[in-house]
Amino acid sequence: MYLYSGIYQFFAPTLVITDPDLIKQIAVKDFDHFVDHRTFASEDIDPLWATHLFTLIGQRWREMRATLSPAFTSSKIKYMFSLISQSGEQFVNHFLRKNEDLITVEMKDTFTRFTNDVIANTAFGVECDSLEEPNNEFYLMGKEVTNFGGVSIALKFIAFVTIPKLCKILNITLFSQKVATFFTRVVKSNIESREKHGIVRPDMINLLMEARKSGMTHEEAEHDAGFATAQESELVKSTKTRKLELTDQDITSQAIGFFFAGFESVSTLMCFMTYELGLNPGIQERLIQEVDETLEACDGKLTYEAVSGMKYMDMVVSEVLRKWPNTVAVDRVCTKPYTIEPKTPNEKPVHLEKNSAIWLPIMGLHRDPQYWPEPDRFDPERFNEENKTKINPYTFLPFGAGPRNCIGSRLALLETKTLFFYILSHFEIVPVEMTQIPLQLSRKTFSMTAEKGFWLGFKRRVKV
Ligand code: HEM
Repeated sequence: MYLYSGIYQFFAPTLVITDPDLIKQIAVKDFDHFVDHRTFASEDIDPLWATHLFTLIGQRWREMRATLSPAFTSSKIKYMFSLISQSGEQFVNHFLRKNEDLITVEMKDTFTRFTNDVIANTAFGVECDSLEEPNNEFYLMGKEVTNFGGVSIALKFIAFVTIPKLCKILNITLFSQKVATFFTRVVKSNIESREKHGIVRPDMINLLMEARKSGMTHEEAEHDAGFATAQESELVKSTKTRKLELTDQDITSQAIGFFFAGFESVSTLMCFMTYELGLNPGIQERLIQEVDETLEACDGKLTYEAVSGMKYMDMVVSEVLRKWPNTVAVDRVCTKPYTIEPKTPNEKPVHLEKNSAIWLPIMGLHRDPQYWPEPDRFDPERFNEENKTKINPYTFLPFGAGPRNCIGSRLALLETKTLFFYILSHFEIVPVEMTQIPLQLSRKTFSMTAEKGFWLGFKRRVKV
């Protein structure tokens, strides 16, 4: 029997699918019927929001995804490693300069500054140090783009869904005019100065400019073995004849989209990772040992290959993403009528009309004891070589599923592993007086975060 249930999102009936086989059917096998996310705002209401990859629909999404995918393969992410590593060193140096043995830190604010600097550097070609210059313009604008903590974004999402026509009449956009103008100006001047001076930098603007010049073709993508899924590779091949013209606005919109998708999510992952390491000293000790061995093996200078080869680090990050998937659920919209055929004679078929909404409940699956025994226990061994092979991939979906999965997953993992490598080379993470134990999730914010903040300590390691 298939497992699913129904809920209402305001007036929209929504099918919540909890069955891994059915998730695979919808997200992968019959993806053609479920290509889109629910749209919140059309292009005429908010062009910058409506034209980035997450919100594009149908054929335009296919073409944009095929155009952008080559920029996110392993070989291209490797290209950005030097920029990420530079931000990681900058982060740790900030705390090393403090000359204190134990530094109490609110991790959410701190990691948000780090992810800001990485996205500014890798997506916009702008170098900033938001720990040393807390009020730099880029950070303030980024906060405004992703101000999930405030009610205004949540209210705007609700308004877009329930009263789209009124939003258009009142000219309500998700991104304020100030934010739109700022990012448009940054990208435009960046492109102009690179074209004028022939500047090449290992970042996303460069990759998008290459995609536009067709310097990077879809044929090149075919030869790159690093696709997240075979379906994604197929999608790129099937779209390769339709080359997309990227305008400056497209590039700006994608860059803002990466900011929006990557700034908050990665810092959230880092916060939960700090919390779990602080509360599980045995696991942290083993990770520190791997960090020290890796540092020695690469003669004190971290490389992309070294960080990617850290097996225990990978197990720890995977377990954080399982226990605390920051995207609690993802949606799909039925784009062509579809029937879920019964698995057994006692079941009835389910007919889905065009535009029916579907939810894939990631958090529910990740905490389901039938797939993850003792789901509230933090145990990276679930992802060791032996156990990993037994995991049903449709019960572990931190980055979604199928061709519409997260395009930035490799970048997110690389950022996290690199930063924790640098932190643990110098510090141990410890609970402090203000650490909330057990952690309670906030009910006030749109994104998943701790009720009382993520207060933990960086304790300087005594090296023998
Ligand atoms: C820990 C960090 C991250 C998590 C947990 C995460 C999670 C997700 C999830 C669950 C989705 C929806 C997938 C689906 O519908 O099946 C998604 C989509 C997306 N993510 Fe991420 N993400 C992260 C980091 C990033 C970063 C760093 C970037 C960009 C640089 C990024 C860019 C995107 C984009 C553009 C999409 C839309 C893809 C499409 O519709 O084709 N994400 N992400």
